[in-house]
Amino acid sequence: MSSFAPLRKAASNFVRTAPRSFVSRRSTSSQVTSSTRRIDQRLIIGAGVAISVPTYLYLTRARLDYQPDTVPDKVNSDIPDQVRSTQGGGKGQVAKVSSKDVLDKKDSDEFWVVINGDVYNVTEFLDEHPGGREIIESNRSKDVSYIFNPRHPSDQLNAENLPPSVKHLGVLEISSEEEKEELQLKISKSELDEQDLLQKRREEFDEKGLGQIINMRDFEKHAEELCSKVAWGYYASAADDEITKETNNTDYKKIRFRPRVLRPVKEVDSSTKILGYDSTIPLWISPAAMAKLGHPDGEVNLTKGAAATGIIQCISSFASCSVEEIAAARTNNQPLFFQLYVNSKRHLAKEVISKINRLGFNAILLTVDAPVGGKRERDIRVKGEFEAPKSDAYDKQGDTKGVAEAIFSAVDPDLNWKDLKWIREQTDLPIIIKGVQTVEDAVQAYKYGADGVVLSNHGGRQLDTSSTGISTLLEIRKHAPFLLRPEYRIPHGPSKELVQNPDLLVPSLPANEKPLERKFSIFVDGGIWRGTDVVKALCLGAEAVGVGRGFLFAQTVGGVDGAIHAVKIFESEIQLAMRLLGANKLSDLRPSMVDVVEN
Ligand SMILES: Cc1cc2nc3c(=O)[nH]c(=O)nc-3n(C[C@H](O)[C@H](O)[C@H](O)COP(=O)(O)O)c2cc1C
Repeated sequence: MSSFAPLRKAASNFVRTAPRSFVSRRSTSSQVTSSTRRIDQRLIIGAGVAISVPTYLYLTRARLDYQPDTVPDKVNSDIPDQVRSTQGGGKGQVAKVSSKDVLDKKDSDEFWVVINGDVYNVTEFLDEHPGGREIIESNRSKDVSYIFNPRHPSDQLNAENLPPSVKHLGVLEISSEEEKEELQLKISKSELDEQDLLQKRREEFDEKGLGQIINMRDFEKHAEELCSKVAWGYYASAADDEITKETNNTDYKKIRFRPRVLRPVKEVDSSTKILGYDSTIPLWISPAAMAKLGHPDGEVNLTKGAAATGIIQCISSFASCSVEEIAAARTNNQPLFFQLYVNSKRHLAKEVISKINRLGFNAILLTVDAPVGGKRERDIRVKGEFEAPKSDAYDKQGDTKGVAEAIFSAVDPDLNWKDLKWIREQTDLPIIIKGVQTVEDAVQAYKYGADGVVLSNHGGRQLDTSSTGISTLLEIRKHAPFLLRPEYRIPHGPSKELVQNPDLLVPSLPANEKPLERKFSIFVDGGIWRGTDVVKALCLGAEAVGVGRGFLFAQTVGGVDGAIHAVKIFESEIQLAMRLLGANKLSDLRPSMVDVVEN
């Protein structure tokens, strides 16, 4: 059944007005009621902003189909002062701003833009815009909803989230067809063609639905076909020659199972606790920015998918949905982790952490492998005027930069181990250091009081040819096994004890091994595409693993249903691997069940 099937009927309402590629992609959560025009805008997502491509077509298919419900007879071209100072998207006392006024500003000192039917003066915001001032300058006096919506939380323009430097002037009132057309962004022919193609592929995909996806690589394949080049460039890219990205997965192939046979395996349980929170499988959704580039509902798809399947999602500091939207979408007691980048301006970092505390997040993953952004060439090649989402975690000065540069420009490149103390003072939540790539830094994390580490290289997006999460786990096993839980400190491969007593599945706990003084969790991410990868990491001592791209692709292809389908795939593969290995529960998994093949 198509994941979008229930939405088809609703979507058909938009066929005439929505851009072609996303017509059938109605949000699973949206109501087709009062906010029809806004929903229409939300469908416009994922395509690149190839405005600089020479062959222009005016986009006439309803990018601007959001005229206010009641259009007054008279155009108010004189915007009163009190309206100019109005902040936020609240429409209680709505002022009208004529399209003529917006267009006239093109030749003035002021920079005005239209977003989803509202007019904003962004003159004072230009230098604060995280994606740089250029993108605003080059689209002044235009309706920029098409660029804005896929890259910003949908509550970004609410009064409480609007930066003081952005002035909400009122609701756009279009005076004539000519002015309406003049406000529209020019979209390149190649982009419109891409939208047509995506629409066609979407319809073909929906014919068969999610049933055609039987493993996580199927999601990857279909996501590439169903999302724009810009989205794909951002999601798939990795640093330099993408060697680490590739090795992230191939390193799992060097680990071979040592299955035990003739064990009763009818019953199998893949559930666990991660940092004390229940999870149906030992796997979380790794934090990944910009989920809305792939699907209009973005990270919220994953929140709902995680709730429906009982797994944990970690939210990126650069998520395209706001933490408030995500917190509002969570079910009662649904655990959520937050991934933190620390802003060089500590007062901003402090605000973010206190919001995370206030919203009831359950753990913080402090990402440390990205003091600066890696060189991601696929992304650079296709991005056009791509910009980073607004986030409290950073505020950037300067001109338009690449995605990585824009995103990382406010991450403190001087953050160091001593700063952990400061972060600890801001929160009682567990702090997990994400992006540890050596045994030395794993030891350091323990020494400096972290509650655990994610052995990760950021999906190969940072330092190319750096080691993989799973190989760092092997390093820890060799050089600092005391960091592992005692039962995982034994060597992998055949165990002397089991050879002597083959009736046993699991070796006994070594008598002289003591747990660490305080709990320290080791997680791994990068290149996990199969249940077998998960089981291998657990056999070697990881408590759980993270999956980044897999879930971005799943929500791109199928929204909430895609996320649920992905968890089901992992669950069945993990349980199958456990059964074939002779293990009924995760705590049965041991280093003796795998061996590592050198070369
Ligand atoms: C498109 C994309 C965006 C990402 N954004 C973030 C981020 O904002 N913060 C972070 O700590 N890691 C981020 N990551 C890294 C993931 O959290 C995770 O470490 C990585 O994706 C795991 O590798 P995998 O994609 O092979 O599963 C991102 C990864 C991707 C692919």
